[in-house]
Amino acid sequence: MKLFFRLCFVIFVGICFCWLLRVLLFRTGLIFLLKKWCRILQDCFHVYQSFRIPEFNETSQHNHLYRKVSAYLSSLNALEDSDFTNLITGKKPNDILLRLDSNQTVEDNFLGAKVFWTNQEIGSRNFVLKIRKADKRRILRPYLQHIHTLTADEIEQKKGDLKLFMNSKPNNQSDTRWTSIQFKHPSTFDSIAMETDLKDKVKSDLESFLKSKQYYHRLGRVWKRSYLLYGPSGTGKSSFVAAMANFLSYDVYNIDLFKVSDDSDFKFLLLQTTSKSIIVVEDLDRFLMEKSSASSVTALMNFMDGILTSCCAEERVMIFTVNSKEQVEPTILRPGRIDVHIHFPLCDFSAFKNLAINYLGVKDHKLFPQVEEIFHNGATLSPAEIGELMITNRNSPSRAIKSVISALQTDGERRRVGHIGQLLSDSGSRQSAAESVESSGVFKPENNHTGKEFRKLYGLLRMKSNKISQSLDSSPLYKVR
Ligand SMILES: Nc1ncnc2c1ncn2[C@@H]1O[C@H](COP(=O)(O)OP(=O)(O)OP(=O)(O)O)[C@@H](O)[C@H]1O
Ligand SMILES: [Mg+2]
Repeated sequence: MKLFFRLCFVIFVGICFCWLLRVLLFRTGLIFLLKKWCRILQDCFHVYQSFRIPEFNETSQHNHLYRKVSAYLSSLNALEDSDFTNLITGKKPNDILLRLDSNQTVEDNFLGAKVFWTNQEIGSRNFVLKIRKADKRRILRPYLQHIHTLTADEIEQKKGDLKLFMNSKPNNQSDTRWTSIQFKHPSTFDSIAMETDLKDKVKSDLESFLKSKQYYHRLGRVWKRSYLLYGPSGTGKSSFVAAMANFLSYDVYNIDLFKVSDDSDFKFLLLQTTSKSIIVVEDLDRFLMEKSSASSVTALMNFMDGILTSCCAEERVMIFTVNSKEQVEPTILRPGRIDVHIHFPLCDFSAFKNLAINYLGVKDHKLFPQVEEIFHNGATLSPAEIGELMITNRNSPSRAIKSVISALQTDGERRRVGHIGQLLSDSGSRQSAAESVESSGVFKPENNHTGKEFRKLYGLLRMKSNKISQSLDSSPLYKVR
């Protein structure tokens, strides 16, 4: 009997001890330490095989598997339970995602087998998958297939989320030269004040480009299309690029040529761009004036010709913006390098009406005839300037239109002279020397032209520029007018 009580007491003490130990291990978190030691011990008795998944492949292009693994690892519960991890915002404002820290390892289970993932960031970014050799044959393929299936939806969803990539200066530490942010520009073809005809032409040009893979290949050409957007500042060139990206649902790669060090750097950057993307070179004229070298121009032309794009994925749209075509060598703009030229002029009355509908919700107004008269007399402003005035006075359309009228009467007059200058310089390159000399006289301050003379000259210039646009029809030149 005594022995029985003793046994009961020992069992009771044993249970209490186990309970206390459990509480101690769990409350203090020592259990995790214990698990870690167990794993280290187990590791000593297994042979592992490792697989590296680099962010870029050998031709410096994005490795899609890397992106999938990254999305997959973010969804792992084990990551949530790990000692340390990074928290970042997701696609939606309230989304918070988990990301492995540099050199952090996380465990996953698949078909009863344990696998380990490490985020290795030494120079370049890689994921390393560690599997027991004994499990490899059984689980490697199904496991990768499992990751692929689970992340396919996520990747599909990402198609709706466009990205804007910007290049950074060369840096030996990193393999990637592009940093990306979500591209959420609200600009669409509808929000841009431009002739409907012209917009439709651009849209159908883009649509027919999308369907023309076989056609381009049959012709032995790289499947790409290049656009030149030219016109004064604030006329909507950048907004148009955003509208094109939204229309095509393409990512945007904005190349800052000032951050490209040399020819090979340029190639490297371009190789890292993906297909189904828009590559934008803004203010090409400024770059060519300030910093271009023979090699950078050659590299640029190679790219425009498709020599570089042909070695990686195709289906790209290239867009170059310039304020004036004058500063750009005609060889750079020749047909084949630039397929479509689109002119962005300063505002005329029809563009003004477009802006009034978009910004003020006004289709007609008693002040419109007065505005039309001022535009007719040649005064003009950029759509950006007019848009700003409308936004400021959006609560009162009358006040907004009056402020536009007064700006047109003051700044517009100055712009009118500038605009004539622009037209002259645009057409100057194709005019005879005698004509250019004659026209350039307009800008000299001592030339005291009356308003009437300006109007006459402006009318003439409009006619000239129209003729010029017709004469360039061989390379499709879409002009807003
Ligand atoms: N045609 C237009 N229709 C509607 N809004 C316009 C138009 N042009 C300009 N804007 C407005 O003016 C602002 C500036 O336009 P944007 O940056 O596209 O001009 P830009 O031609 O690229 O100028 P820059 O040559 O200085 O880069 C934008 O907020 C845009 O909404
Ligand atoms: Mg711009």
